[in-house]
Amino acid sequence: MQQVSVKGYAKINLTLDVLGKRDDGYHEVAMIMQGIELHDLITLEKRQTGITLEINVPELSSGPDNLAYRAATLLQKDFPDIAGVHIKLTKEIPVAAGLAGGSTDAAAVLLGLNRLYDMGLSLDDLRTYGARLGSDVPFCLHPLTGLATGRGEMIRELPPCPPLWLVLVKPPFGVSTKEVYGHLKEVIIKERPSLKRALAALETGDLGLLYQSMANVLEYATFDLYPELRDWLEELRDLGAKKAMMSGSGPTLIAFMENESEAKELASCWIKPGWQVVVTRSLGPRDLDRRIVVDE
Ligand SMILES: C[C@@](CO)(OP(=O)(O)O)[C@H](O)COP(=O)(O)OP(=O)(O)OC[C@H]1O[C@@H](n2ccc(N)nc2=O)[C@H](O)[C@@H]1O
Ligand SMILES: Nc1ncnc2c1ncn2[C@@H]1O[C@H](COP(=O)(O)OP(=O)(O)O)[C@@H](O)[C@H]1O
Repeated sequence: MQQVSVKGYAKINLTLDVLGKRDDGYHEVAMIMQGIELHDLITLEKRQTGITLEINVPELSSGPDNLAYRAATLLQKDFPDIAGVHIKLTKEIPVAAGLAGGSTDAAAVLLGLNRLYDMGLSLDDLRTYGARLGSDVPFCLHPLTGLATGRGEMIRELPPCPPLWLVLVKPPFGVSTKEVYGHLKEVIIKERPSLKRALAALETGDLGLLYQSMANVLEYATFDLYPELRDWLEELRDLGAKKAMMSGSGPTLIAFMENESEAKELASCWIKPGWQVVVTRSLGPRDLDRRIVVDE
């Protein structure tokens, strides 16, 4: 085998609660995460030596600081069999958007190298490596409905959420996750997600109850930094979103829609220069079966 291609799926947070600040500087979180069909494509090609990275977007570094590159460096240190690799990264996921774009690229490289070099690492082994690269990487390795705790790296798989059709709208700026977490202490959190009710909703497949229990406390910090986001969220509600909220640390806003055609309809109304607008859906187990493609 000379080459593998892996889909690096984006994620959204159905609930996101921050429980406190930890001694290591991170925040203790509890969040229900969900992978979505929007993905980057990562192709790995065996080479005699070294790591090289080629990306289709100029604003991202293709050097050792890129998370895809860092994932390859991490495995290469422990597994000398990985002589060299060329990584081709085709980005579709908006950058610095709260959609785990970098984390999922890292996860895809871990999955791809494991397959390319027949390393036999389990999901748990890969999660241990992933956690060293970023809090969201362990989830991105297996992005089906899951509860993330700790700093986000401890994952418990949950009953799959009912199929969701979504419109993602990202304004023409990114936000820094570190800045958003840092700003939390400056704001008052008025409403938190109800994890208990969200878990019950997943058990019974009750979408109405799920929507009622969903919330993201990071909205208080990000909206304080970028107040226009509140108005845009309201606009999504006015345009017919059944539920609208921010993904992760933002600034991407998610409109949860009744079906694909309503999602497309809303997306066609969102005409704002410089925005990225994506219609997508939640992932199910069958999507993961087709995630890695081997080219002999
Ligand atoms: C907010 C979330 C929600 O899924 O996602 P994004 O918005 O980034 O997609 C995650 O918690 C982001 O995870 P990730 O992007 O992997 O963060 P990391 O690289 O581990 O950390 C970046 C920085 O965010 C802060 N951080 C991150 C996670 C956490 N539980 N507490 C924190 O305080 C720390 O300041 C850290 O230095
Ligand atoms: N492969 C990558 N894709 C996107 N961003 C990356 C990547 N590698 C490193 N980064 C850095 O990570 C930062 C956060 O980007 P991203 O992971 O897309 O957002 P988020 O943390 O909000 O989900 C970017 O500003 C960029 O500097």
